[in-house]
Amino acid sequence: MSAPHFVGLIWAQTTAGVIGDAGSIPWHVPEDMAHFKSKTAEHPVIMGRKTWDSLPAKFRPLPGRRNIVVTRNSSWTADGAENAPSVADAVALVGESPVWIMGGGEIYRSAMDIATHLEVTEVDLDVEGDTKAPEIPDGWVATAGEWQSSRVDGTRFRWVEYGKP
Ligand SMILES: Nc1nc(N)c2c(n1)CN(C(=O)COc1ccccc1N1CCC(C(=O)O)CC1)C2
Repeated sequence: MSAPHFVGLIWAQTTAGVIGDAGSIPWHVPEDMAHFKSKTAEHPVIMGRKTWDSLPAKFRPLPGRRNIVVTRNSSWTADGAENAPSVADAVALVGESPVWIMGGGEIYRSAMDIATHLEVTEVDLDVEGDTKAPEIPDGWVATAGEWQSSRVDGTRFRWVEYGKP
């Protein structure tokens, strides 16, 4: 199997870089969930065990996608999910491209070196959180979309895509 040449990290963050608090996402922007779903649809998703646990049970596994959960607990199992001991092992399980890495914080940091694409939703909110987006190293080039307003409560958000030239 060839290694996937498109390894995308996908996350939503506040402008200050908060991605989560106490195991969940402290906002509700349905347009972002739709964005996440459309970007990842039909492709394998890799996530950490805490992110798996953070998904409401009715959404586990994420439908229509191969779900690979990174956990050091080799006896961990869940219906509809495969497990791997590291991000590298999870990516090695996947021969195709793209593969989407969907968190959480620790997983993003360990995947940054092999990522080829960052798909970031910036939500214009100033909320506290215990989990932060990974630092984006030098060399990545951002392309920011226009600010949009959520139909739910007007919260502003935008897509920011990062590539490596
Ligand atoms: N930009 C970006 N990156 C990320 N990594 C993520 C997002 N946004 C949004 N996320 C979540 O809210 C995590 O998921 C959920 C959490 C609570 C309720 C439903 C969900 N699900 C949303 C996706 C649905 C699907 O895709 O089928 C299944 C239900 C992860």
